[in-house]
Amino acid sequence: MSFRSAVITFPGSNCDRDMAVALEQISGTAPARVWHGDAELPESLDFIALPGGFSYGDYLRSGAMAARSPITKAVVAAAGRGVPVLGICNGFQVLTESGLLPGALMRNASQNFVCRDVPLRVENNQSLFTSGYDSGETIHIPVAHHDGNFFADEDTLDRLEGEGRVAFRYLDSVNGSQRDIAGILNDAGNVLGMMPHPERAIEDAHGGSDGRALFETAIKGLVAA
Ligand SMILES: NC(=O)CC[C@H](N)C(=O)O
Repeated sequence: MSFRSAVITFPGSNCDRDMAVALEQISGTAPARVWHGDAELPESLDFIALPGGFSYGDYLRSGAMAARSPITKAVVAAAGRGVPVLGICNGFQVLTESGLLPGALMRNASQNFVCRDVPLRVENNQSLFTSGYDSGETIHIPVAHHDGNFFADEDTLDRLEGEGRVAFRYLDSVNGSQRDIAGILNDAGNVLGMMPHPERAIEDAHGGSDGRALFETAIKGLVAA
């Protein structure tokens, strides 16, 4: 049973290869590599990944220009059809900038780039991406960003919490995010954006493998579907 995924590369992406390795290692099938200037995605995709990095050098605002790339229109349309989309770090920034997820990722409260393993609590283990974890489980995943400070107005935060759309929460104060939000889902549950990098924690050689279950369960769920 083949799993058809795609990793989008923008000028300045730097985690696209790690994402492709994670998807290939865990699904057994290499993802299509798609350039930001392409107007169309490959057909019949099961999964789209927006990787981390510094698309367009984070010019204007992180993710703002990538959100206006030709391929992002196709990603927004695919997400609307229910195709699962995972945005990691800069990918999360592209998701908020393109309107697929609410809120914004602002400069870290410390004004510093933060690069370290962080403990996260799994808040919602009912989604396609998180059902491999226990609810309330603590996992350790690396972060590496300067714009990870999640902001949304109080109504939006209450709605995200009330609808179980906070997927992961920081257990220590990493970047000043409101309510320590590290990752959120869209209302349909097929789009997940998160600042920590699960693709950098899929085998012991990475120093931890807590990110692996995210890919394993998403891939298993999609191949079985
Ligand atoms: N690793 C990343 O994706 C970095 C994301 C982003 N450009 C930032 O530093 O905030």
